[in-house]
Amino acid sequence: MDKAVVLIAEELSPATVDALGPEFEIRYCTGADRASLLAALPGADAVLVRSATRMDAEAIAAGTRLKVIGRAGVGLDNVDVPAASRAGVMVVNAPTSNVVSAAELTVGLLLAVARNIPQADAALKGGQWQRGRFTGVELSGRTLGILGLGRIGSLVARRMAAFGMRLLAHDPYVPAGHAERLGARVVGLDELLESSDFLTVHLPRTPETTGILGFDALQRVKPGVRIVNAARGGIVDEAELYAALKEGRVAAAGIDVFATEPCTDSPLFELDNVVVTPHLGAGTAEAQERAGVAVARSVREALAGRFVPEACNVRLGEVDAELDPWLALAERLGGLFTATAGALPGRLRVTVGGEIARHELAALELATVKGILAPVVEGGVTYVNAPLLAQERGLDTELVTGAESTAHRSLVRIEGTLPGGEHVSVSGTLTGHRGGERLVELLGHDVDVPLGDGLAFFLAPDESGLIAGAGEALARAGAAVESLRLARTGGDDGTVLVAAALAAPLEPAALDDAAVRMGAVRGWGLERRR
Ligand SMILES: NC(=O)c1ccc[n+]([C@@H]2O[C@H](COP(=O)([O-])OP(=O)(O)OC[C@H]3O[C@@H](n4cnc5c(N)ncnc54)[C@H](O)[C@@H]3O)[C@@H](O)[C@H]2O)c1
Ligand SMILES: O=C(O)CC[C@@H](O)C(=O)O
Repeated sequence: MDKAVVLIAEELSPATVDALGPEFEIRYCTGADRASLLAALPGADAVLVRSATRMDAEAIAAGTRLKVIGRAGVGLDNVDVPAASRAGVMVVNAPTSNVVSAAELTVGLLLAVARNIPQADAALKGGQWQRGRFTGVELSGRTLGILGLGRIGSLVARRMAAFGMRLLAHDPYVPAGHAERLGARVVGLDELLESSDFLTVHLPRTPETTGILGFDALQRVKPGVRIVNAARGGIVDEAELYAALKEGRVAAAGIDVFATEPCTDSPLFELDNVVVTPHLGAGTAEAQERAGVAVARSVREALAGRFVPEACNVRLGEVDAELDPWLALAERLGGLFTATAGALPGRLRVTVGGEIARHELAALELATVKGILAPVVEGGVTYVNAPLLAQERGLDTELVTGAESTAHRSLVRIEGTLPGGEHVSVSGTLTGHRGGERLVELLGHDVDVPLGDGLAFFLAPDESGLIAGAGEALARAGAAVESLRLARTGGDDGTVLVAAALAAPLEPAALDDAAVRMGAVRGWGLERRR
């Protein structure tokens, strides 16, 4: 079998490839070069990017077999997440991988704009010993205004408190008490602008924050303020900042991020009181290793078809690891439901009983839907597009928890009524230390068989000699029979269920042949074939 292809579109830590392991074919392209990216995407099952690769709708459409986009870092502004969701492509990032590095770079820029360190360095290396020219200001006792008190803003607050700065914060979306615990006073934007000696930006770039430090805000700042932006370009309007620096209203600026990147030419570069870095917030060995390893792990999980709790476009929150094998069971039972029903019910009920019912089970419900739709939907069903596909097909799901499970420690039951009125149900559990998947009920018949790939089922009139006849019919149809079970109890239509565990799945024609030979009214396999 061909290996899945992981396309690395930007420079990542070597630990990324190590964490992916040998099961993947690794290819490389230059994500910032559109032609190179678009040419490489059609062969890729996963693509790993940083911030320089634009994974927009066009790029996502070019990735015809793409299943996951891994963003080795925080920001998703270069990934069209809604387009990825529509295409069933999972988006994973590493939201905490580089926050310490970004906070530390911010501290560096605050010190640089306070003490003119890069300018003094350049002058001295140019042969000039000029001490008076680079006189700076102390941080201690001055007021730092933090715009955005999320992960990085909070880390910056802690670090700058240690420098003896007074902290103000503006962030209407953090819980009450958060700022106080960091030693910061929450203020409105106006007060932040008017009272801060230093302003540091830690906002996401959104329609609301783009240009938030523009003409109006820069008119209201405390004269002589020093501004640092290591968040996203465009939050501080570069043209307005240039004007304010020229006028002296802003004394200095430290800028790591630009509205258009890469940025190698900007009026800001002409100014002595500006310190710039080329988007280096995450530029440390530690951050890159953390980001690379985190996305590599998520990509491995996603390509194995498993649920990835960190996925940005699967909103299910934390999923307990104990639930993982139950997700796989639910998906398989979903596939068997479809194979048995041959149609989709309008409304599906997923009942979970016993010990696992104490978990948050939204992921299990989704796994069931994924399993139900996978055999009938072209183009792949993922945790990402399953809700949308279900909605398009009018499949409504109801999750019922807390049902008693007397015979098994835990039980998953899927049932629904088909448009023709037939009620279909399938139930399964996990048994033993290894959590073997077992089917314990099908169409109301009590069975107990392992949920192996080679399962075949037949509904046949309850006649003597059925088991021998079924064995012979299957052998004649070319099946290697490992075991046969008759399920008499539970069904109410006078038929019995024959469950056959076969060494390998039977082709549909062979299944039909076996059904005819044993006089069954129908026969079907575990998975419906396309
Ligand atoms: N320079 C780099 O290399 C680098 C590295 C990592 C992150 N970043 C960027 O840093 C920024 C912050 O990252 P984070 O991980 O701390 O994000 P975060 O989501 O943890 O924090 C952002 C904060 O901004 C607040 N916010 C949103 N809109 C606001 C508004 N209109 N007014 C006031 N507050 C508002 C939110 O409530 C949140 O608390 C992001 O833009 C991220 O992309 C840059
Ligand atoms: O270094 C990068 O690629 C981007 C770093 C940072 O801005 C992020 O969004 O994670």
